[in-house]
Amino acid sequence: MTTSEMSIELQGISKQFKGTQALHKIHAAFEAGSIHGLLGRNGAGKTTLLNIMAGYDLANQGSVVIDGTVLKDQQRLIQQICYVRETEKPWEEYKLKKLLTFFKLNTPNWDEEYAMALMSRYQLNPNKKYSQLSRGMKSLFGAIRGLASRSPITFFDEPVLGLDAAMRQMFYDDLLEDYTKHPRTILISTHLIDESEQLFEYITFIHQGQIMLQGATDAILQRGLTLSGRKEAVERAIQGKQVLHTEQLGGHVGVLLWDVPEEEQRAWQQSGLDVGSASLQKLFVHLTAQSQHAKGGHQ
Ligand SMILES: Nc1ncnc2c1ncn2[C@@H]1O[C@H](COP(=O)(O)OP(=O)(O)OP(=O)(O)O)[C@@H](O)[C@H]1O
Repeated sequence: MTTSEMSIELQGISKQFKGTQALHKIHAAFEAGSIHGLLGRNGAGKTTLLNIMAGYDLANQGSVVIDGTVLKDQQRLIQQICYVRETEKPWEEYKLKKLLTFFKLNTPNWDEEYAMALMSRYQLNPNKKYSQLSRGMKSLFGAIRGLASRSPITFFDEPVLGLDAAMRQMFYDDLLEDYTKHPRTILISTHLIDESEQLFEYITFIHQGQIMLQGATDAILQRGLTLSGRKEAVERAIQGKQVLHTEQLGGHVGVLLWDVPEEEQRAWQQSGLDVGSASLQKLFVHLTAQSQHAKGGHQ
């Protein structure tokens, strides 16, 4: 591990707002030098968690531990974190060039040349005020700050809001290229699960203020599968299995399953049933829906 990579551990983080338990005893670990996805539905607690992890807000209980040191009040550690939020109210009245100068003066690893290259690549006018930017332009400006900061820890909260498909892809490409050259710990919260599946080495699903699932993306994808075929045969096969979702079309049925041993999957294939892989998006949607019905979790 290099000094530009830092691990993060969450030890029993809880946060209450008046009448709302936003986070409930969150335990999670984010490996150093990896890109992590933080996925959750609206109101799941992603922004609240990122605010606490970045030192912008305090938890009511629990600790954020960075490379073995509790974050609280540790200015030295907080400076290692770049937190890119959806929008920044305090920036509204400043021109982008002024903000870039501010970042340069206050960010230890700031790469000025790279920041300027991204400004022209994303066609942002440095003489414009932040308040004059469109939703998508604000996201791009945030992306520039997050990338050019080269901070050992970088959090992006919904970094592609308002970006069209081509611009989103440009951001993902730039992020991957820069991360490959300058490995660091990156955590991204997003709703766009399927298209960022390629980006994340690890995924954390947060649901109703709790961690529902955390692990390597490949390992999570391997736990889900689809099975389809004639109704009677599928129904016989899935007895006792964890079924996340069922779709019926005439005499055929397609199901989404979780945690089926490989030998059973092979036996199903040999008997003529169709076994396929499940997308992260589908798994996410149906795991959260199921967890809503039967609170418990899938860790
Ligand atoms: N300042 C606050 N005061 C009161 N409740 C809050 C505050 N901030 C967040 N909450 C509540 O905490 C819960 C989690 O909100 P949070 O913004 O963290 O979710 P999120 O996963 O980021 O949602 P989204 O994807 O919609 O942005 C929600 O119920 C929200 O209403």
